[in-house]
Amino acid sequence: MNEAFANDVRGPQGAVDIAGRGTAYVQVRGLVRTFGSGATAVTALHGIDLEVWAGEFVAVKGRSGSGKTTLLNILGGLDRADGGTVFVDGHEVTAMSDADVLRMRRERVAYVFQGFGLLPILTARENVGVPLRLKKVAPAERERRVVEVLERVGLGAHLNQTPAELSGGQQQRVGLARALVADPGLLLADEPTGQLDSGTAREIMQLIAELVRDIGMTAIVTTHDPVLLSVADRVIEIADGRIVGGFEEPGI
Ligand SMILES: Nc1ncnc2c1ncn2[C@@H]1O[C@H](COP(=O)(O)OP(=O)(O)OP(=O)(O)O)[C@@H](O)[C@H]1O
Repeated sequence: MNEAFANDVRGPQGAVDIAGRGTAYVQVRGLVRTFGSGATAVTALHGIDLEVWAGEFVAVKGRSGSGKTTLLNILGGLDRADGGTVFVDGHEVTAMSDADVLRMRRERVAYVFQGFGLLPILTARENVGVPLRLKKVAPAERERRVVEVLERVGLGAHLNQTPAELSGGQQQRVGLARALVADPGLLLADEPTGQLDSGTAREIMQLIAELVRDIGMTAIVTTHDPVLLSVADRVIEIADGRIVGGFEEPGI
């Protein structure tokens, strides 16, 4: 076990072989999240059960307000559940201290945001270097990995440009490079193509799929766009905080 997680409560349902079908990298049981209280309370998640297998690329679809972002935020430790359990790579996120959640976010989960989330005053290489700075990776090694991953997403010629000097698609490639540079086990992307035109959106989604498969990580991506769903191994549908389709993976 990673020593950063030595204090985790590891429950019986951690990263386990489930009926010989492989390892569940993400396992969710009875997940509930309610915002507010009393008459104005909104229950965004009503008891979600979900397994995502190691190496699987899952797309989550659902109408606006169905609970996609809330689910992703809890999986990635950006928000806390009100009930139920979430295990990521065998570690119970729902039982972690805030400090352990922060460490998990730095060490094994990467986020890609719809609005790219880049720091405007930093160049592409500086933006991508941020997660490695947080992990205190030595400068020479950091530079090597930053350049390698930016080349991998097709931005080898744009290392020193700031976000304002890049197109939307290029900015999302930087966002993707920043997500991948620290070698996460789990990629979470919330509407990563929501601000892109349809051609660029398709390119970015295909790039995500290609990278996820090459690297062998697990990915959960939300999207409204039916065309983009075809690149995923499995599509899960959420409606009113409940999973209504996509429980089983198609013939893997
Ligand atoms: N911080 C919050 N405070 C109050 N209600 C919230 C909060 N975050 C989400 N909600 C509510 O929870 C429900 C689910 O929202 P969520 O953002 O998860 O949906 P979504 O499927 O991601 O929508 P979209 O596709 O528009 O991003 C909605 O009814 C929303 O209004």
